[in-house]
Amino acid sequence: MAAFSYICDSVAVITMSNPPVNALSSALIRAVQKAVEEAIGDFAVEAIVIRGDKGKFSAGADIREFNRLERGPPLVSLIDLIEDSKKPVVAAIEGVALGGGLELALGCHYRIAHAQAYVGLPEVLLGLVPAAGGALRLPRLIGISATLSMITTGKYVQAREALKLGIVDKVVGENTVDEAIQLAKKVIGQPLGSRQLSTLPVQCPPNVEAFLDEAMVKVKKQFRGAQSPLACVEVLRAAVQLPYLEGKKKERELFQFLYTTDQTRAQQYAFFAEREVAKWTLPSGASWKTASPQPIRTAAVIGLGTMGRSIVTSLAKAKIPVIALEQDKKQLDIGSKAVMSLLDREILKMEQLGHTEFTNSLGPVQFTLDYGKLRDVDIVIEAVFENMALKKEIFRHLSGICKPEAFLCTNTSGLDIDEMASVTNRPQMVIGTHFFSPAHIMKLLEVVHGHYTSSTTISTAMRLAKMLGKVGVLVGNCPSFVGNRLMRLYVEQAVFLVEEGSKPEEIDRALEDFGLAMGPFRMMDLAGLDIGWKARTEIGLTGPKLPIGTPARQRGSKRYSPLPDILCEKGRFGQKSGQGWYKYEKSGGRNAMPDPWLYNFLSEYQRIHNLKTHYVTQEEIIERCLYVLINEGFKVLEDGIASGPEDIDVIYNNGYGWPKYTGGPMYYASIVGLPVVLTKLEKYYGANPDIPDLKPSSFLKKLVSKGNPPLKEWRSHLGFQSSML
Ligand SMILES: CC(C)(COP(=O)(O)OP(=O)(O)OC[C@H]1O[C@@H](n2cnc3c(N)ncnc32)[C@H](O)[C@@H]1OP(=O)(O)O)[C@@H](O)C(=O)NCCC(=O)NCCSC(=O)C[C@@H](O)CCCCCCCCCCCCC(=O)O
Repeated sequence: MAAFSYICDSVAVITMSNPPVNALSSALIRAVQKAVEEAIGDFAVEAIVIRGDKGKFSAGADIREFNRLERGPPLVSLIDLIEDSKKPVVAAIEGVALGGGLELALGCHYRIAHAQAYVGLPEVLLGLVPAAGGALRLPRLIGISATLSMITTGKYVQAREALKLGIVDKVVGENTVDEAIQLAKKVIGQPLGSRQLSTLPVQCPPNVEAFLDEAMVKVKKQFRGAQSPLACVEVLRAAVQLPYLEGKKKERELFQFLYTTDQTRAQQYAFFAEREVAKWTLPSGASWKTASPQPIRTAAVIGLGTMGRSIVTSLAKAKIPVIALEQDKKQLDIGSKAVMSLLDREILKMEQLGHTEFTNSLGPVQFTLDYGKLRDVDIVIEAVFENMALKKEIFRHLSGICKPEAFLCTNTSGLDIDEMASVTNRPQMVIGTHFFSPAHIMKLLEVVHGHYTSSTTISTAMRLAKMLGKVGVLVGNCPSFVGNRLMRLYVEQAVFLVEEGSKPEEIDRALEDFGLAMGPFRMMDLAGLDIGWKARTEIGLTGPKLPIGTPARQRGSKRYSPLPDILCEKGRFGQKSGQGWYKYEKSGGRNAMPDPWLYNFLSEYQRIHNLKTHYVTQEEIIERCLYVLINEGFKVLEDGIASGPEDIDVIYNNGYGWPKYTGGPMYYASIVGLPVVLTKLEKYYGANPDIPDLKPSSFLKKLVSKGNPPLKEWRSHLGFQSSML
């Protein structure tokens, strides 16, 4: 656990050991406490170094212990013991010092970090506040403003930025522990007063109260609906207004309050769900344990449109050398300029954070028109626009050119992977990699498993996700996969509600108040209405392929709304054309304003189609839009397209702006209660029998009939006879 491991010339080195991340469990805290007490009491020891085993300092409190009833010794007292020590204590930070791990390091008198290490107080991401003095000591070290930014976002700070901010005293390229020992020796006998952070004054801007009031307003807006960022501002206020010991009481109070909320439970669920989906398993028994990923030393991207550019950037950021290919000189010039500008921005961002070495650590990018250059790459990501014929032509071509061991990926948001695989000489090495825009920023990667895809290919694509710093979620091959399959119904429901009398801004507001980053109409306007229009035209839902005589608001026996098609026919494509569901200050403008033109247009539309409108309540907006999405989630599970509810939640939390503090759509449904969701769906389906997507799925009904089991048991009720995984 922890050992007062060795004494090196009067310096005791204490190693924290609790694999894999040295989380501060009760047992580890107890062991460190014992080791520190021993070192303090040992005459032969004049200074102490604390380090973490296996290259990681500590990832903080052991989250798995949060829900246990028994409590171990408090971390807070251990940190106080360290700070009060008359013998200097140096933290040797390798890997990570997060949450309680950083708080422990802040209790030490000095901190040395390895250049690759990072530190942070990410408690807010778990719906909590730092509760072992972090939010009280950090502002005494680096000031209120920098602390505010760190604790309200939970962002991780690389060693060099930490040095710039003053969190660590020194950054070293190697031998962190040896350097820490040297420093410890050097400071033996020196006064420690100025190094005991709890005794120092908080560094405040001139009008700190106004600063904090403003911060509260900003945080409320930025993290709409989330409780813990607000508590983070409160704890900082306590740090400013109260003496350290009273601040500690406030910090504990806030932690205790948050500790019992649904939000922290949801966020802890979301944390573990992300780790769980990374451990994919197929019904065949193949899994992350049995299939080894192949090395990805070089990559190629085909197509330098919006997606291709940011995929290239993402690969370069991960230091993977990449060849970017376009079909003609003009497109290549435009694309390469765009990529260079994205890379420049990334370099600038990193330089601002103090990473002077970053420039050299981007993977090299080579631009070409020549397919022959792709001969030796390990993986190709095709990212041309959504056209099956074109994609197949490319895959046929790649088949003949790439080395036999090369994996072929397609970036598609819903086209059939098997159809593309079928034209290659290696269908088992073809896989879908559905990136989200902008790909160098968004964390989600849907990894789409086709019928022929081998487990080695899956393993390699999931490994690629990790290399790119993304959360990979393995899904089956069906139209629109998981994320967009659910999203389509949510958006469709929102449009039906507009036909029924609601306004786009009312629907957006209701869903944004629920916590979604952006309501459906603002989202459609941002993405461009023409994209969906083209897709619907291609499959004959609208446009010239639509059979003559098809009723305007019906396709087959289902309700259909032609509203988005009509807007496109009128040239209203959203932000890009300055008008869509909203109007904008100019083409490309971002400021969505309700449009009186649209109100008149909708009244006329309702009159022409003889629609009876009604007052749509906020409750109906939320329930119809979200429950139809959740209902489809149950169908996705039933169809074996996702292996568990966690997969759907991770997709929504990381790719669709779903509020993580509700855990994700499926977790949210489990909290609302499946019988409630079922009853509401039955009610809405009863009132709208021409919307079959509102008809409760049989899996939802089955779960309700089994007594509404907890989410972690849902998988065991799935048959998986028809698994697509
Ligand atoms: C660390 C990472 C960056 C590593 O990332 P990587 O990608 O390398 O690996 P994984 O993410 O896959 O993780 C590997 C493995 O490790 C597990 N794990 C990671 N972190 C933890 C952890 N902190 N605890 C437990 N387990 C952890 C992970 O699950 C994986 O396990 P698996 O089985 O799947 O292999 C990355 O993992 C990461 O970012 N981790 C999270 C770091 C974090 O969030 N830390 C903050 C934790 S909260 C905290 O520290 C709180 C502190 O402020 C101290 C609080 C003191 C409490 C005092 C309270 C007094 C009042 C008490 C009142 C209580 C109420 C009452 O009873 O009245």
